[in-house]
Amino acid sequence: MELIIKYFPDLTGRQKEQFAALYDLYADWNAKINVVSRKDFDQLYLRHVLHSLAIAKVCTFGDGARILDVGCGGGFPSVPLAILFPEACFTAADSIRKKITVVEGVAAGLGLTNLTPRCVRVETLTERFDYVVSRAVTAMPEFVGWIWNRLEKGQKGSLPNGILYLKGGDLAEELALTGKRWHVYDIPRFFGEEFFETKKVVYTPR
Ligand SMILES: C[S@@+](CC[C@H](N)C(=O)[O-])C[C@H]1O[C@@H](n2cnc3c(N)ncnc32)[C@H](O)[C@@H]1O
Repeated sequence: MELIIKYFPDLTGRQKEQFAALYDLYADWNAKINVVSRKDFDQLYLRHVLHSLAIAKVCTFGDGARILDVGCGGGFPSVPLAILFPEACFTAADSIRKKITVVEGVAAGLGLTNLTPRCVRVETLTERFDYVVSRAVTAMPEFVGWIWNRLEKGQKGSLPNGILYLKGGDLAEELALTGKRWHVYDIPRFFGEEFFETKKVVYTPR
């Protein structure tokens, strides 16, 4: 929790309470339905919450911006981002019902009214979004194919509408196969080397 305050010193009292409440909520839900690996659960704030919030160091989301989290699993990156941007509207989509049950439980426990969990395969969505965020779902060419036509052109945040994806490792070749131009941001720039050494946020505008 101190890590979140260190890198996001302007949190409101409510946001601090919500971030603090995350740990027990995930601990309770994870005991019933395993969505966060038990071996790194004690690193929840570092590996999941702060990692998700790297997206906020690249792009801030404006009031009313519609953001889709593709393959949210237990709610990463959308749950931490929805706490940080209470005026933006998040849809957390996953095709596995039990994962969405956890996101529903955590969102209700936090009083997170700007996040809508949906059990759906994202390829079947028909509405449009201003941004897509995601982590660890599939290879980039396939990912872009799933959601490119769901993105609205325009600008509803500090960067033009587009995709923000959390990636690890060497990705130049994989990104080139998408046929899009990507901006790559090293996460250690924001949070130092610890754990994040090879991790990046990749962004392409619509
Ligand atoms: C490795 S998990 C990552 C979960 C979360 N993003 C995280 O980083 O903790 C990948 C998730 O993507 C979901 N997923 C894969 N393909 C999907 C699709 N076509 N539509 C919706 N969800 C999908 C899976 O059910 C799984 O929960």
